[in-house]
Amino acid sequence: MTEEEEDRDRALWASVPWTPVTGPPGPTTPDDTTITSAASSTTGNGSVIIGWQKKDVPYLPNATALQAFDIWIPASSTSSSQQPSKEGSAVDVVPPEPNSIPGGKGVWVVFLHGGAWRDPRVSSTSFSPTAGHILRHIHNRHQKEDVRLGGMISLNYRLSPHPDYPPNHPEYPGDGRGAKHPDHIHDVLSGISFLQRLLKPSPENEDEFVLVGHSCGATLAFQALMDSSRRGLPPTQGLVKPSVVVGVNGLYDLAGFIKAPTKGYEGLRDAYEKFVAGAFGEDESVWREVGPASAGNWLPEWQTLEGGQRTEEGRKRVRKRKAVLVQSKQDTLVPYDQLEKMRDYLLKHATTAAAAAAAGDGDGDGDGDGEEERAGLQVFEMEIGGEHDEIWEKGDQLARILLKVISWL
Ligand SMILES: N[C@@H](CC(=O)c1ccccc1NC=O)C(=O)O
Repeated sequence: MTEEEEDRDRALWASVPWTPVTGPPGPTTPDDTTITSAASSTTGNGSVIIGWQKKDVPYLPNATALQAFDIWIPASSTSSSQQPSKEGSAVDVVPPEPNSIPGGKGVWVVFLHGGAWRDPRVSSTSFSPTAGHILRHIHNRHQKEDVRLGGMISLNYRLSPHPDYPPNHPEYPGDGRGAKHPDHIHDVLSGISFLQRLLKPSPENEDEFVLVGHSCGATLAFQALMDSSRRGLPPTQGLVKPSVVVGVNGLYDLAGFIKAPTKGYEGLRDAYEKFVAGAFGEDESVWREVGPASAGNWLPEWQTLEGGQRTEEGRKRVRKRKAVLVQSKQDTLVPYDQLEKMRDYLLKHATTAAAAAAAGDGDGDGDGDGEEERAGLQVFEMEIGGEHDEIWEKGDQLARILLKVISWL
C-alpha cells in the first residue's frame, strides 16, 4: 500500500465526525435501552454517553451514497472526557477527533443487512437497535466484566434495482441502486478491507472479528469467506477473513429453493426468482455458484488470505473457525431448511480426516441448540423466535448472541 493510498483512506475516515451515542442515566436492564445520536456535543437531559458513532463513512474513493458504513465504539474505549458543566445537569463532552482511529484492541463485529439485495428501506441502520443494546450492556457492566469489544460496523453496499422503488422515488431517492452481482460482494469486501487497513490489527488478532449477516446479508457473509476469484474479482489486497461467521435467517441455497420450494413456502417462489434474477442475472448456474450451500467446496478458501500479505506469525496461528447459524421457524420469508442445508454443507466439507464430534450445547444458553465439530470448524445451530426481521428490529436477542460470540474469542 502506497503512502498516497494511506492518506486517501485517512481522509475518507476523517470526513465524518464522531457523534455521541447516549443512553438513559443510571443502571437499567438491557431491555430499556434507548439509543439516540445527538448532533451536538452536549447532552442536556442527564443521559449518559455510552458510545461514539460515525454515520456513513465512505469506504471507497468517489463512493456512491451506499458505499459507506456506520461505526460504533464503546465510550470506555476512548480517552474523551465527560464532565458535569457548571449548570449541573448538562454534561460537556469532548468527542474524539474525527481523524482519531479506535485502538483496534478487542473483537470487531461487522454487520451486513438484508433486503434481498434490492430493498432501499433496509440499510446499515438496521443494526442500530442491536448496537445500542451492546453498548448499553458494556456501559453497565464496565469493570465488572470485561467485554472484549473493539467496535462494530454496519455496511451499506450498492443495491440492485427494485421495481417498486425507482431511483427517483420521492421517499427513497438515490444513486448506487443499479448494481449487479458481483457489485454487492465487491463493496462488502472493500468495506471490510478499508476497516482493516485503518485499524492495522496485529497478527495475533487480525482474524479476531465476527462477520454477521441477516437474510441476504448472511449470503454475503459466507460469500466473503470464499476467494474473490470465484467472482472474477481481483484479490482484495490484505483482506483477512473472520474466524467467526454468524448467519441470521439466511439465504444459502437460492437455486434449490427456486427449483423446489420448501413446503409451506411455495407462494414465495416467484418473488425469490425475481430478486435473485435482479441481483445475479438469469443464468441458473450462477445462482448455484453464489449460494454458499450449493457452490462447489469453498471451505479451504476460508483459511487463506487474499493478496498474500499475511505475516509469517499470523499464518502460523491456526485459529479454530466457527459458524453460527441462527434461524426462526416463525420466519414466513425464509424456511428453516435453508439453515439445515448450510449446516449439512459445512459439516460435509469440513476436513473429514480428524473428524471429531464435540458433545453438548456449546453456546451455553441451554435452550437445546446444537453444536457439531469437524476438524478446525465448529458449527452452531441456534433456533430463535419471531418473524423474519424481528431479530434486528428489536435487537436484544441479536445483542445477546453477539455478546456470547465475543466471549468465545
Ligand atoms: N422486502 C424485500 C424482500 C425480502 O427482503 C425478502 C423476501 C423473501 C426472502 C428473503 C428476503 N430478504 C432477504 O434479504 C423486497 O421488497 O425485495
